[in-house]
Amino acid sequence: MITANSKKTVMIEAVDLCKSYSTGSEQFHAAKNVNLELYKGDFTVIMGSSGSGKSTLLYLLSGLDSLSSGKVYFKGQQIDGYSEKEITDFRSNKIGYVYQSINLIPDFSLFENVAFPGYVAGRGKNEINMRTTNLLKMMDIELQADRLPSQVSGGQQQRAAIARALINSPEVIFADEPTGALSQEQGTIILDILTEINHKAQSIVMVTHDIKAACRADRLILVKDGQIDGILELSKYSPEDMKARENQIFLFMSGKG
Ligand SMILES: Nc1ncnc2c1ncn2[C@@H]1O[C@H](COP(=O)(O)OP(=O)(O)OP(=O)(O)O)[C@@H](O)[C@H]1O
Repeated sequence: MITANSKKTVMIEAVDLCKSYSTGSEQFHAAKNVNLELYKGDFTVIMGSSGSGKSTLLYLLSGLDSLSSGKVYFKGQQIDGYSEKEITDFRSNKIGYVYQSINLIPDFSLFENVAFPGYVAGRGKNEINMRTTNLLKMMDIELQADRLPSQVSGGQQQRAAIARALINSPEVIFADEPTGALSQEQGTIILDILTEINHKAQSIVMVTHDIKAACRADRLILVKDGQIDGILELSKYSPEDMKARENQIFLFMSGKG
């Protein structure tokens, strides 16, 4: 189950990444000198206890938040120095984001929600319609295409959010607790979708605190007090391995105390 990284292509590199907040007279360090490489095609999972800095790290690696110091490279290009326009282009074309809170536009139908970032990225109407239709089919929500988010289940909303994240064929999907607000059944459907697109070469970086969700990883990064506490390399997920993976992750985390 253990694999080597020697043949993998680095997609994102963090160098001495720091993020601090002023809390009164003190500085709180949510990310402390993080050095990390993320690889193309991986399903990377970031785990750690509440407040350990998982979301902070995700936001810094995806260019959604500013660093206090350090550098982030995306395919060798330093993104923390990007201008406003460059970072907007980067967010719109290179990455897709899926949130625990789903964040669909309430007055837009599922179709319009999925299509919208296509317009922001400057694609043509026909291409956007074709992409949106295909993604809604892939997510098995084409029958709900004309409904508002409030008229479908949480799991269907999250499937629309994944479709929206995929509309501009991003190089990497960042997902922050994407199953956190869903029932176990709906959560499993979302994890199955993420696993399926990862097996088709989509790079994914997902934050979770749930070991079952973490089993989908082929690389698990454990965060503690804003630092990397350990990295576990796994094989690609297959359902038959579930129990063995759960044990392996449990042992890895217990070993970290
Ligand atoms: N704007 C802020 N100001 C001050 N401290 C903050 C701010 N945002 C986050 N923090 C602190 O940084 C630390 C890391 O937060 P972060 O949200 O990254 O943790 P997390 O591991 O994702 O937590 P959870 O699992 O509970 O979502 C926490 O202690 C949090 O309180």
